[in-house]
Amino acid sequence: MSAVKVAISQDFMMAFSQVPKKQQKKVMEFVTKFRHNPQSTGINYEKINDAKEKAYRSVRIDQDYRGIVLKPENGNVFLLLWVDKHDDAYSWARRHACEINAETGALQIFESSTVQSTEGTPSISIDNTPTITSAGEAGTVKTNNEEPLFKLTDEQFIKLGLPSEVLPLVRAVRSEAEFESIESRLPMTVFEPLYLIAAGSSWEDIEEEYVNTTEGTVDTSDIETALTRPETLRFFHVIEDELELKEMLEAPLEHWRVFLHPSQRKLVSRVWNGPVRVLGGAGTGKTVVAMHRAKWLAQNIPKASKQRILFTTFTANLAIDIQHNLRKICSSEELARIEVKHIDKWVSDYLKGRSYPHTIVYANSNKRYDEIWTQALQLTDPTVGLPDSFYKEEWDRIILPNRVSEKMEYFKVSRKGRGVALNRKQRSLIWPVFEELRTSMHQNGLRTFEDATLDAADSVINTGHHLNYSSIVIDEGQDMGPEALTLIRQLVPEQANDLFIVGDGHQRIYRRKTAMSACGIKIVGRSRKLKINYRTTEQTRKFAMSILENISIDDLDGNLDSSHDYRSLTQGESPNIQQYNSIEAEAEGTINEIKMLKKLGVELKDICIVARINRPLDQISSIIKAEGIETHKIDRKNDNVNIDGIRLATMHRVKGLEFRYVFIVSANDGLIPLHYATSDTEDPVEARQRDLNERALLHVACTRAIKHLFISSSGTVSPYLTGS
Ligand SMILES: Nc1ncnc2c1ncn2[C@@H]1O[C@H](COP(=O)(O)OP(=O)(O)OP(=O)(O)O)[C@@H](O)[C@H]1O
Repeated sequence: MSAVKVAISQDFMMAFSQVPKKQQKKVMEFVTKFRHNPQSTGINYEKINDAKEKAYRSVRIDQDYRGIVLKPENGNVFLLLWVDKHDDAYSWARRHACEINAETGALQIFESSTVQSTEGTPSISIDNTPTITSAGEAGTVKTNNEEPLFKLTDEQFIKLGLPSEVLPLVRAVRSEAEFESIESRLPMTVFEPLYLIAAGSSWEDIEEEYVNTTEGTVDTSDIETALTRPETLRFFHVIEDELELKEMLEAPLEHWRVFLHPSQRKLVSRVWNGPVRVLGGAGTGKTVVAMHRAKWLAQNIPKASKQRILFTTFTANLAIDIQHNLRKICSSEELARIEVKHIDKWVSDYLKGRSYPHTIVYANSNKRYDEIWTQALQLTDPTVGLPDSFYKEEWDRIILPNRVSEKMEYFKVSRKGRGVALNRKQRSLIWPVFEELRTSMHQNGLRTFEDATLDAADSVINTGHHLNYSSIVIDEGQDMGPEALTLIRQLVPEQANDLFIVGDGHQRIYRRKTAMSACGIKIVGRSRKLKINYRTTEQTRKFAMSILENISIDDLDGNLDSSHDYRSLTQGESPNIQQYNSIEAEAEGTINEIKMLKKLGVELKDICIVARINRPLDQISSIIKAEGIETHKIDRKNDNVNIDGIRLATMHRVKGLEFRYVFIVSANDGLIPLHYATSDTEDPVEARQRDLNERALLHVACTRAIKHLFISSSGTVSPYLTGS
């Protein structure tokens, strides 16, 4: 007989988080004792009259609180399901079923009662349209009262794991709003795929993702086996040891640490026979998956090996965040095997270690580099008739990624994707500008980041790939330009588990799209998509998507990605959009909202004020500070996690981060999109690209909000918010 196991449910963790601090200590003591030996004579199991499951028992925590556990008649697995005040705990046990679904094999919990018609379902307000919406998508709910919402057969419902008792209820649903109102009546394992179907996913896609086809007959009494299925592990976790239990109870709402979605788990724990690409809209848990993947890889490196995993991303702040969160899920041995570094830092550290003779420079952040540009632009030939902006774009898009350093190379290089076509003669007239740039940069000991990245790739190849990385995990893959991807390909040999790349083209704010295949990364068939948004409410998600409506987004590998196949499962209020006449009035409005949040007990560090650029952010923050409200600007280097105060950040800085409340301020015409970022090009292709980057920036900023999003402007409202 196998050893006694204790599994804890996600619902238990939620219920535990609601227990007052004083009693939480007692619950913790009980859970520790229970995990140690659920059969101990010190645990007092009480039968519950009319409980939904015969095997439910209540256990005493203290005078007021009771836990609900499932004590099996046979088998050795005990489930910890709920904790609450005595009567509420009993009521929970009388309302909730906990059973293994005969079709899917998932252990599922749902509110079970006699079937009611949807006429009796609670009414919900569907009039939650924000004051201003860009494309009108936010707040809309299908309200067709004639047709059933789902056109599935009984067999299809059953295949998804829908308990037959709720089948009539689901069949009667006519709108998304009605469907949302019966959420608690369905196991989440079924609500979710049906919700995706309501959002437009095809049955085929859902079947592939959610329907279990590999298993034979399910033994509905075998909890131990059910607990090995990914569908169950999303809601139950078998506690391995005391330390893990302690850490779970200390952060009961950080579900991502253990309760992975089956679509996430399937990506994490397996051998992949080469590079993998994981797409997913904002908040779908790409970073979470990447972190668990890194942990899994670290666990699977042979003990004696000195190999390591590189976890890289694009921004410094996100790298800090990832390092911080990895500490929550990895042992110190695992951590020691994972190096977290954003790509710029990796390149500069690597080259420094090899006595690189150049200084790495970035556009607009190095005075000498800017002077060299001014000097080179003196050489433009007026007969070519191209604006200065053309030369900068040509440098970024063609010269740097293709490492063009000779005129002959420039004659030959492909300029596919550029708005202006050039013949050989024109190229010849243009070349002196780039020749001057190349020569002056060299004389001044400067290299662009792009050149330096490719120099690093060369060095890795020339020194025989002695880097000792077994795998590389890449977050924010959409912003890795061709140079970084080319380098990354060289950092690890082509082998199983070599590259794991997560990203989202909707969030590309730095670079232009690059096809991974063009950089030697071949994902052939190893591509997956995450579809459940865990972060934002559905209202915020819809609003953020409306900013990118009707724009084609790529899949990081030269093809198109869909924008319509992801959903949030949490509901909230639609974004609050306000327009003011002056920045002072806008700051005052923001302060009032912040004070209200404070009254509700929201901590300042859970609020972030975001602006497109620093100037309006600084203006508003100085007014806020004058009110005595503490602020803290998120910058490149600091670990911000434990400092108090409202967070302030530009849109670029909040990438990859999240906050309970987000205020996007100065969403004004001229700032969003930023006039000087979009106006200094005459190339229509480039202009479109910049518009897309600007839209993506606003989309990224909106999708940082967990609970609620506020957007305000002073003066004329951004055209992105008025649908123009
Ligand atoms: N399995 C899960 N269970 C509970 N919460 C989860 C799970 N997966 C992700 N989350 C939570 O969802 C939020 C978004 O996750 P994450 O940052 O990994 O998403 P992302 O796809 O990388 O987002 P973005 O692209 O917008 O930066 C986080 O708060 C994370 O903790």
